[in-house]
Order: sequence, then structure tokens, then C-alpha cells
Amino acid sequence: MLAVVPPPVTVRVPAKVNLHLAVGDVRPDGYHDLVTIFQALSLVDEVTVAVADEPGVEVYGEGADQVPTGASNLAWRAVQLLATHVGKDADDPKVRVVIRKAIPVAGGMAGGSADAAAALVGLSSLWRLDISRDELAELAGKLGADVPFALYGSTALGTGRGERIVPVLGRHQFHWVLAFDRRGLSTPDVFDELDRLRAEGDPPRVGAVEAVLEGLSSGDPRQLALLLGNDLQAAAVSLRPNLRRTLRAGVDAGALAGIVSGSGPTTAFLCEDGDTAVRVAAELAGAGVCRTVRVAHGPVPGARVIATEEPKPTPPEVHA
Ligand SMILES: C[C@@](CO)(OP(=O)(O)O)[C@H](O)COP(=O)(O)OP(=O)(O)OC[C@H]1O[C@@H](n2ccc(N)nc2=O)[C@H](O)[C@@H]1O
Ligand SMILES: Nc1ncnc2c1ncn2[C@@H]1O[C@H](COP(=O)(O)OP(=O)(O)O)[C@@H](O)[C@H]1O
Repeated sequence: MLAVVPPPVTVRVPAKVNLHLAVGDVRPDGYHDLVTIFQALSLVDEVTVAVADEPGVEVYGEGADQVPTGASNLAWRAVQLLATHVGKDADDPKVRVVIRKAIPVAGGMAGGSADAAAALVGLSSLWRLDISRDELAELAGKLGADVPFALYGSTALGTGRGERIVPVLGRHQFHWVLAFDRRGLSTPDVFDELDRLRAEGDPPRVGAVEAVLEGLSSGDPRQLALLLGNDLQAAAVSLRPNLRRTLRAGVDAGALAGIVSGSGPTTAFLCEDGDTAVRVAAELAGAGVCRTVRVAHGPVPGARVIATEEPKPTPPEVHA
């Protein structure tokens, strides 16, 4: 009999931007209650999972040298969590994970969370698990507040720590320019800085989420641009004052509005249409206010399998 090794599975998974991010008070568990609107963008990582005798993680691409390849890699933590959930040996799951990154590391675009979500989806296919996306989302929430959204993608309202997801319907595409900063920012540091700013004064707070939902359903980027907001922006700018210049440069280059993405330091600029986004990106790249510029659109779907090679039969084991 032929022993069939299941073919590797590759999953594509999007970055996110928060169109609206309202941060409540710090909770006893150290998290903050959030009301946020996530949008998944066409800036994607690709994660391949394969059966392997030598388990581990390899990382290539954008910021790969800043990503741990050991037990703290979020995709590896996802492998171990799912293995435990389905009764496999979490210490020896016989899986290799290859991550090809395009999402900036520690950029406020949930790249690590995306890789974790991709690993969950990839393994469900590799191990032929009968597991619903909602069950995966339960597990995802244990890995990080942003992980469930990366499973669903599109546009969604997030509450709780950000892990409770409700889809926001809408068929309009929006065009973005993303400016990557020279170094990443730690998410806990940015939340701590917001707590500090709030203890000292009254940093700006975003308005009601309902208006943003209306802006989204109008499909009019001009209307949506007026409503974008992020409570973490003041904290990110306080830790990285150069972001003020970047935000100004994007709008000067012709974007409708610019915001810090999540905890930053990536800045995201909403543009009138795709052609404008390309022009804004070129001008921003020339302004010397950031490391790299990307054009993206959203919403796009969440983590999904893009390639499964044909099974490769391995030679049969011969028993004497
Ligand atoms: C800020 C946001 C906005 O979407 O995104 P990023 O900027 O990181 O991409 C998220 O809330 C980040 O989610 P995620 O990166 O998954 O956070 P986690 O790993 O769960 O938490 C990291 C740390 O951030 C802080 N944290 C996170 C989420 C939350 N609702 N309140 C918090 O205070 C806590 O200090 C926590 O220990
Ligand atoms: N697969 C991964 N990709 C990126 N970062 C990872 C990954 N696994 C663990 N990390 C760690 O998580 C931290 C936050 O990364 P990331 O999710 O990219 O940023 P953010 O939380 O700002 O969206 C990084 O500093 C990195 O050390």
C-alpha cells in the first residue's frame, strides 16, 4: 500500500487597517475594551504548512529578521494550540511552517495575527479537520485580539478586546496608500502611552461608530475620509513624533485623509480612487518621510487556501 503524504497547503491572509478605533478604559486583565471597524487590505502574507519530520518555522520577506522563529512565533503558537485542540502532540506536531511576509512587522497591521490565522486555516486543510470557521475563531481569540478578524477578513465590527467580530456588509472598494515607518512599535507600549496621556490630560477621542458605518455603506470615500479616527493615534504620535510629518505629507500629496493604522507606526491614507492612490504613493515615496510605500485596496477576503499541490506518493514501507 502507498503511504500518501498530504500535499503542502498555502494560505493567503490579509493585513488590516482600523477605520475606527475607540479605546475604553483598561480592564482588570490588562486589556482595553475596544469598538473598532477593521478592513482587510490587499497587502498579504502567505503561509505554507507541510507535514515534516523536522518541525519548525521559516520566515522570509518584509521584516523577516525581526520575526522569531521559535516557540513565540504566533503561527507556531497557532499550530500548537490547534494540535492540542484536536488531540495531537503539540510538542511534536510534525509540521513545518513557511511564512512569506509582505505585512510590516510590528506595524499596526496585524501581520503576526494574520500568520496565526493562516496557520489555523492551513492546518485545518492539511489535517482534514471538520472544523467550522466559528470554532477556529474561538481558538484564534486565545492567540490574540486581532486573530479572529484575520480569519473572516472583509470589513467587520470588532468589540470586546477586538476579538468579537460581526461582519459589516458592503460592496464598495476603497483605495489606500500605506507608509511603512523605519522601525516597528510595540502594541502594549502604545496602549500604555494612551493610558499615560489620559491620566495627564484629555487626548482626542473618536466619535460614534454608527457614522462610520453609514460612511462605509455610502461607498463615497470623501464621506468616509471625514469619519476615520483612531484613539491610539495620539499615543503612537507621542512615541514617534515623525509620524505627524508623514500624516501631513500624505494629505499634501492628495490623499483624502490619513490615519495611524492600529497601534502604528504604519500610516494609512484613503484616496479618491486607484489612480489617485498610485500618484499619492509616488509623491509620498519621494518625500523622504517613511521607509517604504505600498498601494492597497480593501475590503478583501480573510485567510484562504490558495494552492494545494497534487499528493506525492511516498515509496511503500517494506517490512522484512
Ligand atoms: C491595537 C490593535 C487594533 O486592532 O492592533 P495592532 O495595532 O496591534 O495591529 C489590536 O487591538 C491589538 O491586537 P493584538 O496585537 O492581537 O493584541 P494582543 O496580542 O492580544 O495584545 C497585546 C497587548 O496589547 C494590549 N491590548 C491589546 C488589545 C486590547 N483590546 N487592549 C489592549 O490593551 C495589551 O497590553 C496586550 O497585552
Ligand atoms: N508570524 C509573525 N509575524 C510577525 N511578527 C510576529 C510573528 N510572530 C510573532 N511576532 C512578534 O509579534 C510582534 C508584533 O508583530 P505584528 O503582529 O507584526 O504587529 P502589530 O501587533 O503591530 O500588528 C513582533 O514584534 C514580533 O516579534
